[in-house]
Amino acid sequence: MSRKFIVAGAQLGPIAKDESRASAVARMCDLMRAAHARGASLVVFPELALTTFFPRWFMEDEAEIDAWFETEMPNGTVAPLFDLARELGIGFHLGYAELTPEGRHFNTAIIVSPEGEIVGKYRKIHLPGHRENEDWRPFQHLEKRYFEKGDLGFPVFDAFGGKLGMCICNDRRWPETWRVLGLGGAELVVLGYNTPFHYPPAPEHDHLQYFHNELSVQAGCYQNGLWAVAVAKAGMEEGSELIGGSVIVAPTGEILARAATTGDEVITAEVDLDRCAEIRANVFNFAQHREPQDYAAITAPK
Ligand SMILES: CSCC[C@@H](NC(N)=O)C(=O)O
Repeated sequence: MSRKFIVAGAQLGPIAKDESRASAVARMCDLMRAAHARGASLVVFPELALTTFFPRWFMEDEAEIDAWFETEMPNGTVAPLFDLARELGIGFHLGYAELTPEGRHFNTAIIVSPEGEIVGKYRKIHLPGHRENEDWRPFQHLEKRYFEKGDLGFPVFDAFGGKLGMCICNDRRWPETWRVLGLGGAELVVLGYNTPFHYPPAPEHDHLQYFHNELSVQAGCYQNGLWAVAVAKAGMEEGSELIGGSVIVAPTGEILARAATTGDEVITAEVDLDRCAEIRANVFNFAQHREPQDYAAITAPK
């Protein structure tokens, strides 16, 4: 049986600090309709898609911090997205800030089936940035302050006729992320990102931001024989420019679709999950060619 379907990346342009979640959801509904019109079965939204990228500000007040988080998923604000997905029969991936009933904070993403059920959940493991205010920076990157390291590992879910893996933003730069997902059998990895163009600790690398994004995703796909949809929140957001460059990448590492703007934009490509075998049965046939006995240093405690 064919395991081909059309997947969409729904890049979001900037979300202002005072833009409501309802407004962001309305924009996502428009993108979902556009993806559906192009025949997509699955639409991937970015990391922290409901609000501006709030870790760029130093906050100490707990109530002020918690206001950026969702205490339930789904909730009333995102209900229009879940309802539209059910109506159109389209699945989606959504990143958001999660506050659990126990008071734990995570940078989280979910996969929702065309029936509106949450069928996959991931909590970001590689948290970049810093914990304290560093006022020499033009903007902060306080993910280590606001989020706990994810506690769900790198999960792989049965969905859309195949195996879907998840990671979030900075995770895509780590080969370990992709290899663990590949070992878990992932055939399609969905991920969102918020990547500032300017990296204050090493500004000499700013011009490489788009290159490093593609390098990371293409290498992850090729070296593990899997597909990926990597989707940005992009554009000039509260004085911080976020890269666009959302891409859909094949198991060969080839880019099949790439966003052309830094605004709200849908990209699509046909995904054939059976093409993973082109790589996984050959150069990266793990069972035949992997030599894990020589990889112990990778998992040694730091
Ligand atoms: C400060 S590290 C660079 C920015 C980082 N962004 C996120 N959101 O993880 C990224 O890896 O794209």
